[in-house]
Amino acid sequence: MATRLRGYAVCFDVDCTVTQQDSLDLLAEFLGRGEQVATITNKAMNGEVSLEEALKDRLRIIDCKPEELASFIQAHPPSSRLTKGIRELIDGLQARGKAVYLITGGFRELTLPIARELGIPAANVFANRINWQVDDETGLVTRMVGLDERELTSRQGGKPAAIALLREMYPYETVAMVGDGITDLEAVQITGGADMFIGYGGIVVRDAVRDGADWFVDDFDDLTQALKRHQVAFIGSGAWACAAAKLVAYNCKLSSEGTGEFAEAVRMWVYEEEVGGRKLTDIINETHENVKYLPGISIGDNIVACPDLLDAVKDADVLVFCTPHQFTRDICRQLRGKVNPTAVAISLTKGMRVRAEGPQLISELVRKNLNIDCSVLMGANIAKDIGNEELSEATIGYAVPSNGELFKRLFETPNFYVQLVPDIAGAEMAGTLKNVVALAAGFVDGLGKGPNTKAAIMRAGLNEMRSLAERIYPTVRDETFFESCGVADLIATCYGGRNRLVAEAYVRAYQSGFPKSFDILEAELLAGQKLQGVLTSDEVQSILQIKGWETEYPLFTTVNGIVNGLLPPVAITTYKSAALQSQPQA
Ligand SMILES: NC(=O)C1=CN([C@@H]2O[C@H](COP(=O)(O)OP(=O)(O)OC[C@H]3O[C@@H](n4cnc5c(N)ncnc54)[C@H](O)[C@@H]3O)[C@@H](O)[C@H]2O)C=CC1
Ligand SMILES: O=C(CO)COP(=O)(O)O
Repeated sequence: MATRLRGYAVCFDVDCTVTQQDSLDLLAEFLGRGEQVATITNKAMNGEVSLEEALKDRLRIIDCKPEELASFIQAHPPSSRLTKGIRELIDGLQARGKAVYLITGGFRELTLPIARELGIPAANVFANRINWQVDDETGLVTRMVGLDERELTSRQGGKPAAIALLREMYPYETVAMVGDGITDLEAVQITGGADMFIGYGGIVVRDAVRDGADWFVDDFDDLTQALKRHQVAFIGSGAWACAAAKLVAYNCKLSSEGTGEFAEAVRMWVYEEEVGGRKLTDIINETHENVKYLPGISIGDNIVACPDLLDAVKDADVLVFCTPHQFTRDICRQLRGKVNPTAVAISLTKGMRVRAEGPQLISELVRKNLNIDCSVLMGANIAKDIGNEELSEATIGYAVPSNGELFKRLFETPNFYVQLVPDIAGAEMAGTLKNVVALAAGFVDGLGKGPNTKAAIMRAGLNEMRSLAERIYPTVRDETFFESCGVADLIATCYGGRNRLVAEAYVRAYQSGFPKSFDILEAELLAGQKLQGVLTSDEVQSILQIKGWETEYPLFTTVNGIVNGLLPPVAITTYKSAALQSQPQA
């Protein structure tokens, strides 16, 4: 677990950040030379004299012996010197596997006891070293004679230099610096340093530090609060919702025992119904199995099924949407104004909504209605296979990188690999449009055609998917179609999905002389599960009609002609010319 979170490091200044006082000032006071030293310290922290000069001057005034230093540490034990809330904050960070460093212009001799008190290894401390004079005859250390000027922290720009060195040694993706002084702020102002600066004003507030900080706090409890365990809520309980909930349940359980990032219990909203005379929620809570939609698979004893939508999302700050797409709008309406405003969401739903002004992807629907960020997870994800823990992959499309990372940690398991792409629309359009191509593949299977025809249909389908996605959303990236959400999902669905299955049955019924509608076949074959491709085909066709693009997407247009009874299933084998016939007559 720790290695998975290796991407984050948090570096703390020590004096007046981790400790209530500046160590050298306190030492000087202990030795009766406090005032002289404090004046120089303040000048340095305000940027009025250089750090190098201030350090040398202060040491010259302090001029102490090793035994005086030892008595000082005894008189001021580290536990008595910590700032309010720092211990809880550092504990919380370390519990989540984040690396914690102390980077200080102070001295190693005074900093190591503080590090020890906080459980920070000595190797994670960057501090200055005192040069000691050694008695030639006794070999004993007698007094200090200045500082080791080779230490990075002994000079201006030392903190960003130390962070740059850290980054050379470890591949941290994000490094944050926390501190109260100008030299701490410098950590983000110099290339190669930290990515983020959190100013701390609990002891001293410096205007320049407060103004330059990405985030300014005067109480570390605010930061600890931000590290609170995420409470995850699942909205949906069909086949894929349950298989995906099993992944989430696994990670939440693991995390609650380890990093503490996610709370163990995951509430899942279940559209309540009776199964065998009992409430489905009761069955799930008792057996940990959704006997109707994903039978035979245990989804985890930390999934709590709730029949009440608002109850399910109460207190949640991570929302996972996974219902058939036709229900999402109504769900979002019920949730409007009711979810935590700082929550983040992810949609696993494949589908879109069509309005007069154009299509609206499900992630957009969530984002607009709830005013929160919404990523997507799409991929070659046949629910039952994932429930059975077969190796599978998925693609997370994100807009906010840290949210993409968070969802990767929430979903990835040893047999469910997740890739991140900064392309929500590309991933979601791919996941949505492949359901239409899967119908075409099912028609080909129903007609008994061989692999050449099926491959031709899938290739043409992939091209139309990519072209339409890029035309409607110009930010969509070509590369996204090579991820799990693109070509891999297309393959999985065209061979193993429900859209394919029902489309094949449609052709067989049609050819037998006893045709059946898609609604009837859905009810007969899917036991309550929902087909998305037929609705999506109509939605896509509305867009093509509004734009006048029908003949430019002949495969989509032919599929729509077949599902609406305007064309016979065999038309799929001549889709280029058939598309022209399914056009409404002028
Ligand atoms: N099943 C699969 O293998 C995969 C499905 N998906 C996508 O995931 C989404 C959800 O599909 P599944 O979880 O498989 O569901 P499903 O098709 O297995 O089940 C239908 C669900 O809809 C619920 N439902 C019925 N009427 C409702 C209503 N009026 N309001 C709200 N919910 C209602 C049912 O209780 C049930 O939970 C779909 O967009 C699908 O395309 C994505 C990847 C794989
Ligand atoms: O999206 C899916 C696989 O990734 C499931 O597709 P079906 O809805 O056709 O079963």
